[in-house]
Amino acid sequence: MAGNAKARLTKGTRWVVKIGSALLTNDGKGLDLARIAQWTEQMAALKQQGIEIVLVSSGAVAAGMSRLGWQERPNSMEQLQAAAAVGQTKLVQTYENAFARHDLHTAQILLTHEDLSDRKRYLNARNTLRALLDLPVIPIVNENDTVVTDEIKFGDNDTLGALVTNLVEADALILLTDQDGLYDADPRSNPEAKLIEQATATDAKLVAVAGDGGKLGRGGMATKVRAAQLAARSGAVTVIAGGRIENVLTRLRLGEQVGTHLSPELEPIAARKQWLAGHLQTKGEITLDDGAVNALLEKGKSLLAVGVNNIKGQFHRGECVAILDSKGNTLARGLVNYDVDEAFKIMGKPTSEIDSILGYLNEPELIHRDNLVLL
Ligand SMILES: Nc1ncnc2c1ncn2[C@@H]1O[C@H](COP(=O)(O)OP(=O)(O)O)[C@@H](O)[C@H]1O
Ligand SMILES: N[C@@H](CCC(=O)OP(=O)(O)O)C(=O)O
Repeated sequence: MAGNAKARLTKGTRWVVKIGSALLTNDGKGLDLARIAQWTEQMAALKQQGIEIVLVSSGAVAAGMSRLGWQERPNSMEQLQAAAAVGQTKLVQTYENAFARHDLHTAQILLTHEDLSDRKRYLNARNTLRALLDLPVIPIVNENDTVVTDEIKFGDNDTLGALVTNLVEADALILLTDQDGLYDADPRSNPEAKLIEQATATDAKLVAVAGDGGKLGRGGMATKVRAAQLAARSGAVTVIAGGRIENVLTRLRLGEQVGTHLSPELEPIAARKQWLAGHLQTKGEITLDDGAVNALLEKGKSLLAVGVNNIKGQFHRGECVAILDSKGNTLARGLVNYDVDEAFKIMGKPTSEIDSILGYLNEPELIHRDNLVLL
C-alpha cells in the first residue's frame, strides 16, 4: 500500500466505520450486544486518541424483524420500511447505552440519496456532521428507510458509507463484515479461497472476485469494492475487515495488517482536489482583495467575506464559484456558504457583522478552506 495510504490509518484523524447487518445481528439472531460493547469500546478509545468517528450502522431491518418475531426478511417495501422503523429505535437505543459507558453520546442521522445529491442539502448534512464531530458524540448514520422508495435506495450501507466518507472527507472507511476481508473467491462456497491483503481500489480484478451478500446483508463484497472506489475519489483508504477479529479497530490504528486494505490510486490530497475540481461547474465569480489572496495562497486560510470586493453570476449556497484576484486571474474554486444576494450584502464586511446584516449566520466563512481547491 502506498506509504501515504497507510498513514491515513495510523495518523488520520477522521474515520468512517460501517458495521453490516450480517455481523451486527450475529446472522439474524437479534443484535449482538456483546460485540456491540466491544466495538463501542474500541471506537471510544479511538475518539479518546483524537480520531473523529462517524459510525454507519446497518441492522434496522434485522433488529425490527427480531423485535417483531419475523423469521424471514419480508419482500414488500411497506413491511421492510415498517421493520426498519421498529428496528431503528432499538439500534440507536443500544448504541446510546453502549457509548454512555464511555461518556459519549450518540446522534442519529438518517440520510437519503437526495440528501447527498442535492448540493444544498449535501452542504447542510456536511456542516451538521462536522459540528457533531467536534463534540463528545458519535454520529450514527443509516439510510432513512421509512421514506425511500425502491428506485432511490442506496440499498446497502457500503455505498452510503462511501458517500459519507466523501462528505466528511474522512481519511479511512472501515467496512466491518462477517468475513475476515475480501477473498479471491466467495469463501462461503470456496473453502480454499485466499484473503487479498492489499490492492488498489480501482484494480479491475477485485470486481471479478467480489460476489453478492448473505441473506441478511444486501450488497456482499461487490458493493464493498465499489464503495472503496467511491471512497478513493476523496483520497480515503478502505479496509474490509472481520468485525469478529479481536480489537480489529485499535489494531488497524497501530498499523497492523488486518483484513483487506484498498488504497486510492492517487495521493489523498491530489485525489480530493481532483474530485472537488472535476465535480462541479462554476456558477459565479468572486474577486478578492490582495490581503485575501495572500491568506488563501500563502496561509491556506478559508475565504472570509471581508476580503471580497466583487461578485458576479447567479449562485446558491453549496454551489461552486471561481475565485479571482484583482487582475482577473482565476486562483481557486470553492463551494460557497451563502446565496449570491446574501454574498452581496456581506461583501467587504467582517464576520462579526454577518449576523446583524442578514439576521443569521450560516457559517463564519464565505468559503471554508476544506471546500476550496487552489488551481
Ligand atoms: N470474494 C469474496 N470474499 C469474501 N466474501 C465474499 C466474497 N464474495 C461474496 N462474499 C460474501 O459477502 C458477504 C458479506 O457481505 P454482506 O452479506 O452484504 O454483509 P454486510 O452486512 O456485512 O454488508 C460474506 O458473508 C460473503 O459470503
Ligand atoms: N438500512 C438498512 C441497511 C441495509 C443493509 O443491510 O446493508 P448492509 O449491511 O450494508 O448489507 C438497515 O438498517 O437495515
